[in-house]
Amino acid sequence: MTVAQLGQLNLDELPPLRGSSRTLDRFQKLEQIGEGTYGQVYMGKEVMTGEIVALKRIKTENEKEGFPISAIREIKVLTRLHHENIVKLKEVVISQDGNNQLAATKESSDNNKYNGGVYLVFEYMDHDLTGLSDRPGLRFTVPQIKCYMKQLLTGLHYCHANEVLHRDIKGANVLLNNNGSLKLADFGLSCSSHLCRENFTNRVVTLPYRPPELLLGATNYGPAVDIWSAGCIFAELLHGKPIMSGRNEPEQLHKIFELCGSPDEVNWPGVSKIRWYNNFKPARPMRRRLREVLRHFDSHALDLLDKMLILDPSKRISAKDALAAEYFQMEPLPCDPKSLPKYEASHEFQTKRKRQQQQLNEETAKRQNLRCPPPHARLPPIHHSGQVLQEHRPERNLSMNQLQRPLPTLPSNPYSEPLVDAGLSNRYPPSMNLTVGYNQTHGVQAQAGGTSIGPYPPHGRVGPYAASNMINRSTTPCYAAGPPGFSHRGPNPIANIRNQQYGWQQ
Ligand SMILES: Nc1ncnc2c1ncn2[C@@H]1O[C@H](COP(=O)(O)OP(=O)(O)OP(=O)(O)O)[C@@H](O)[C@H]1O
Repeated sequence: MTVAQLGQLNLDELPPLRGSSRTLDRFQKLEQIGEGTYGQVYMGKEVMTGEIVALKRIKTENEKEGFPISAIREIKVLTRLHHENIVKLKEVVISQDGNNQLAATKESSDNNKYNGGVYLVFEYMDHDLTGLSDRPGLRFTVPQIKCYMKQLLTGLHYCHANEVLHRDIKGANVLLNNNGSLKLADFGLSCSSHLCRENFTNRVVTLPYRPPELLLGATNYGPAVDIWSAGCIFAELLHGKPIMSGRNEPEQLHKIFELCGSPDEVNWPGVSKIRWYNNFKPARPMRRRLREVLRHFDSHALDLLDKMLILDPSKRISAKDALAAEYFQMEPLPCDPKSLPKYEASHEFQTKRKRQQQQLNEETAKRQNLRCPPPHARLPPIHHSGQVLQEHRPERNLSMNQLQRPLPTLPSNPYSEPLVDAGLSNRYPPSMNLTVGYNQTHGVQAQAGGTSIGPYPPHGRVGPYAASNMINRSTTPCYAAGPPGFSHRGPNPIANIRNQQYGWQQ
C-alpha cells in the first residue's frame, strides 16, 4: 500500500476530466444507489465499453447561486488527489438538454427522466461501510477490521499529507468494493489549504462523527478532525454500532464528555478560550471512561482508539502514526484485501429503503391485526404436548446484526443524577424547541412532555465557502441567532501540533 510523501501531489498534472465534450447519453442508468444532500447517485453503465460506473447527479435546481459550491470543491479536490484509497473521479458529463433521457434503462420511465444538469462519473464501488455493516448477520472479523482501518488511515494520511481535510468522514462516505479496496468518497465538504487556511467553518462533519473542538466552536483546526471521525468509525466497527450519537450538538458533546471526560485546561490547554467552551463546560468534571466502557475491545485496538479519541486535537494521533500502531503489527494481522469476502452490493440508501419498507409492512400488519384481531387473541395459546412453544421474543423484530451483538451499554449518566447536574443545562437559549433530555432553565422553563432548549451557538465564521451548503449538511437543523455571550470572535488559540506536522497554517 503506498503511503503519501509530503508534497507528493503534482499540482500541474492535468485533471482526469475529458472536458465537457462527453454527454450523459453515453451512459445507461441502472439503479439508484445513493441519495445525498446534493443529488442522487446512480449505478450506470457506459454503453460503448460496458464499464460500470457511479453517476452522481449535481442538483442545480435549488441553487440560487448557480452551480453548487460543494460540487466545485469536490471536482477541484478530486482532480488533484490520485490514490488507491480515494475514489476516482473519471469525468464530468453534461446532459445536452433539460429533457434528455438517459439511454435505455431498466427502471420505469419516471425514474429515467433526466432533469438536466451535470453528472460526476466515478469508478463504481459495490458498497459503502454503513450499508455493508447493516447487512443482517454480518460481523467483521479482526483481520477484516484491521484491513479496512489500515486502508482508511492510509487514504486519510494521503489527504492530510497533501493538505486536504475531508471534513465529512462517516460510514456512508467510506466506499468498499468486492476486491477488498476501501476508498474515501464525498469530498464536497473537503477543504484544501490552497483554498483556505484558517477561520474554517465549524459546521462540518456529520454529528455522530464530529469532534469536540468543532462542537465547542473552534474555527482553526486541522487534520485531527478527520482522525476523530475515523476513531468513531473504528469504534463502530469494533462495537457493532455507533458509540456516540447525540440528537443535537449539546447532546453530542455530552456523550463525548461521558466517554472521553470533560475538557479542562489540564487535559486540553487552551480549551477555555474556545468560543463556546463556557457554554458547554459541565458544572462538575467528568472523568474519562473510554477504557473502562470499551474494555471488551482487544487491548491493542483500545490503545489505538484511545489515541484517536483524545479530546485535545493537538494530542490526537496522526494518521501516519496510527498506521504504525502496534495494533496493525500484532497477530492476527490485517487480512489481504483480496481475501475479503464478496457481498451483494449494499449501499446505505438501499438498506435504509429496505428497512423503511419493512417497518411500513410491520405497521400495516399491526394495523390490520388491530382492526380484525384473530379469534381469542387475548386468550393464552393452547399448547399440545410435543408442540414447540412459540415464545414471545420482542427481539425477533431486530435484525440479525443486532441479535448477534449483545452490546454493553454506554454510560447514560456516570453520576446517576439528572443531566441538569452535569452542567449542560442553563446554557442553551430558548428559541428552538428541540425536545431532548436536557433540562432547560435558561430563559425558559422546562415544558411538559420534554424540555425545550435554545439554539446552538451561531456559526463561528462561515468558512471560505457558501454557508448555506455547510449548514444543510449537518444532520441537525439550522440554528438561529445565538445567545448573549456568544459574540466572542477571537482566534482559536489551540496550538495545533498536528497542523504543524503537516505544514498547516495555524
Ligand atoms: N463511486 C461510488 N460508487 C458506488 N456508490 C457510491 C459512489 N459514490 C457515492 N455512492 C453512494 O451514494 C451515497 C451518496 O454519495 P455522496 O456522499 O457522494 O453524495 P452526497 O450528495 O455528497 O451525500 P451526503 O449528503 O451524504 O454528503 C454514498 O453513501 C454511496 O452509498
